[in-house]
Amino acid sequence: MPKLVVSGLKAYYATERGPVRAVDDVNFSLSDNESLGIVGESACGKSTLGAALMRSMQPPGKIVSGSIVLDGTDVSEMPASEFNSKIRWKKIAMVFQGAMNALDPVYTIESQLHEVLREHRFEGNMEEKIAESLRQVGLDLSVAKRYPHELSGGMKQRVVIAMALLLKPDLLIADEPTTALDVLVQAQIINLLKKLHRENGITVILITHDLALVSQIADKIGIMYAGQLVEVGSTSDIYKNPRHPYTQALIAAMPRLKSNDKKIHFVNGSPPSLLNPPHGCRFYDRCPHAMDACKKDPPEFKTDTGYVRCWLYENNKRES
Ligand SMILES: Nc1ncnc2c1ncn2[C@@H]1O[C@H](COP(=O)(O)OP(=O)(O)OP(=O)(O)O)[C@@H](O)[C@H]1O
Repeated sequence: MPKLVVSGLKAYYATERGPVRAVDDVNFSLSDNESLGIVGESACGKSTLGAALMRSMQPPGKIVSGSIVLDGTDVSEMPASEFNSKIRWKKIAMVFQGAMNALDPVYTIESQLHEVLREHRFEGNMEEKIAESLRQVGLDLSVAKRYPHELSGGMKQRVVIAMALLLKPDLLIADEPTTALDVLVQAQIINLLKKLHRENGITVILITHDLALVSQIADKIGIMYAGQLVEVGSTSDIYKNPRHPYTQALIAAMPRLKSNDKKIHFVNGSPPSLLNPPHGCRFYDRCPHAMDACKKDPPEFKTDTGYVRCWLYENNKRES
């Protein structure tokens, strides 16, 4: 049984000018031992997708339709009280974007971790639990007695990861966990996520705009564009054989240290507004292969390891 199956997920923000379709028909599945990277440009809906999976969208945002099946149960339909007591933090946890800057400056790390445990009516030994979580993220126990301003960025990021792991979730969503950290510390945080995935068996969903970063940890990649996953596949398949013209452009835009091709490739233009996205393929205006068929919404066509949402692959079988 897959760990997570997301089908037809739509999550919109109601605004005076109409709904902002930030997540608009997203489909993917993950098995127990897989990690997934969600990659895309700013404002394509990555954080909204993460928050929707955690059912943590703030008004005016909400899940409009679709299902989120975790270990065989549709948690999108579950009453909020049941989701809070059984799923949130206990099965799915999230390190929100910028969470390390939201640590409370007036409390020690220990008391902030305590607070999380108290809030969730943790019944075991709190000191032991806190020590275990700090160890799990590679922090010295002395960190418990310190205040956030006494810690480096990398240490703060480890603290918020420890916080997310306190109640032993088996799915961890990390939203841009390395932004604002220097390159060396970024690598350490990615290694930590890799260790949590490989050694502790935690399913990791990493949300980032950085395709190069994701390749270091993810077994599977979902390329997000204007509220939709336009291509999903194994990391090696996406790198070796990117099919969607947007994926191809993203890969071409990655700096290549060893290549003789020193030209920088850009994806020209900008994504459509999510307020009133155009009918048909959302990449139409920027696509070098745009053709008449693209004026119709492309379905998901099967590939070796996933799917691609592009009419160029019309001869592939459709995802059912
Ligand atoms: N509270 C809100 N009300 C209205 N629109 C919103 C709200 N929050 C986000 N949006 C819109 O939803 C879309 C998706 O935003 P989201 O933050 O999910 O994108 P993202 O890919 O995570 O971007 P970034 O990488 O910059 O964080 C954007 O168009 C954004 O303006």
